[in-house]
Amino acid sequence: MGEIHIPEYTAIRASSRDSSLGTGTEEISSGIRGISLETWRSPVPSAHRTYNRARDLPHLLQDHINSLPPRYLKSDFVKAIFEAAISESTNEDEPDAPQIRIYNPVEGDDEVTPPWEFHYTNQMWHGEGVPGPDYSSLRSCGCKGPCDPRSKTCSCLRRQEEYTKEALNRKGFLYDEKGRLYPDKIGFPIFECNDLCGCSDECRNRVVQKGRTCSINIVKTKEKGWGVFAGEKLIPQGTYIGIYSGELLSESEGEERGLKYNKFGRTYLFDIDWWYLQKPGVDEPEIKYVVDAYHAGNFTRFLNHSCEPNCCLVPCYVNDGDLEKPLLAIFTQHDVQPYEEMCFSYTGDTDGEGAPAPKQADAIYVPCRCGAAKCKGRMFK
Ligand SMILES: C[S@@+](CC[C@H](N)C(=O)[O-])C[C@H]1O[C@@H](n2cnc3c(N)ncnc32)[C@H](O)[C@@H]1O
Repeated sequence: MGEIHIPEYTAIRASSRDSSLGTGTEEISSGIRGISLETWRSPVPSAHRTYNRARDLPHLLQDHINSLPPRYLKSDFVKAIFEAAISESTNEDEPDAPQIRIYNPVEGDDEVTPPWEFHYTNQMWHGEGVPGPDYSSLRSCGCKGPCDPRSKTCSCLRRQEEYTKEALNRKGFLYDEKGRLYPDKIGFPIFECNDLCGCSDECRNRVVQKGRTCSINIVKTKEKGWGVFAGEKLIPQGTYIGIYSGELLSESEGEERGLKYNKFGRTYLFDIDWWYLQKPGVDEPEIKYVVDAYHAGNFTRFLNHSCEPNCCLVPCYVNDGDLEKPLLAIFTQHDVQPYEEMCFSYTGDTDGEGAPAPKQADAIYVPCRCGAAKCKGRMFK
């Protein structure tokens, strides 16, 4: 008898029924008369069976474009390919998102696209030693229809309130009825309903997982390289714009890459060191994972630093129960005017006042060109 391949998360059950009677279930012949093997789907959704590994990152398109003669690299044709590659790699995870366009209005600068040095993706790609999503510890609710923000039984709401109720003395989810983050709830981790929950897609606690809905463009700036700008419409305060996607690396790998990136003057590393992940009484933040958007990422890798930012990063959990691996979700923290540049603070200082600058010994500083009235004059990169 040949070997029976058991697919991940598909259980196999032996039964003594005569398979010729038919059971209505999917059956695999065991090769033994009177014994059938029935397969059934585990409650774990198929999206979780596999996850992206950094070592599998696609690179053929970038390699091909980079091998073209320089006149092509500066052509509108290559720009159209860049925009199409963005749409193609993201149309499944942000189906309601307007197309991203690329513009370079800087006089005398003939670069038509950002460098083709990365794979465009809205997903996380796990590096060596970084485990895939942990759904065994994922908590989910059994609500029917959309979750009620005043529910006494919704376990997702209870989970959310473990982090916010005491600090804010206010109950409910972090999103309002339009799916916007309440301004006084910025800085708290978001626990969205997930694929194992009973609630419907219309549940107000599902925002990040539905992807971007607002219009943004990637635009070259005079002094800061490429940046992210709002499209033709105002983007209201609290709007989700995207996750800071890329490779999810161990701290040691992130550290090693940081040393290299510092030498060529641009870095796309982001430490996952949120306050609620720290042990009480420990001064130096403990970092387990780092996100690197250099080789893989989306438009958020072009968000520049501002000392008076209009966007902020918020940790968000959807389909991974591991607290150490939140998604880095980016929201507007003020209304963003049409065609205004969108920025966040690289020091985590969300209001332009409070958060401490990184220690001199740890960071490399460059002159800041954010142009804000309260600009500190230098930024760490
Ligand atoms: C994450 S990248 C942002 C995208 C970048 N502008 C690009 O063209 O790829 C960070 C780099 O952008 C530049 N940058 C970002 N904010 C800046 C600012 N306020 N002033 C000067 N340079 C800035 C620095 O070179 C920094 O290392």
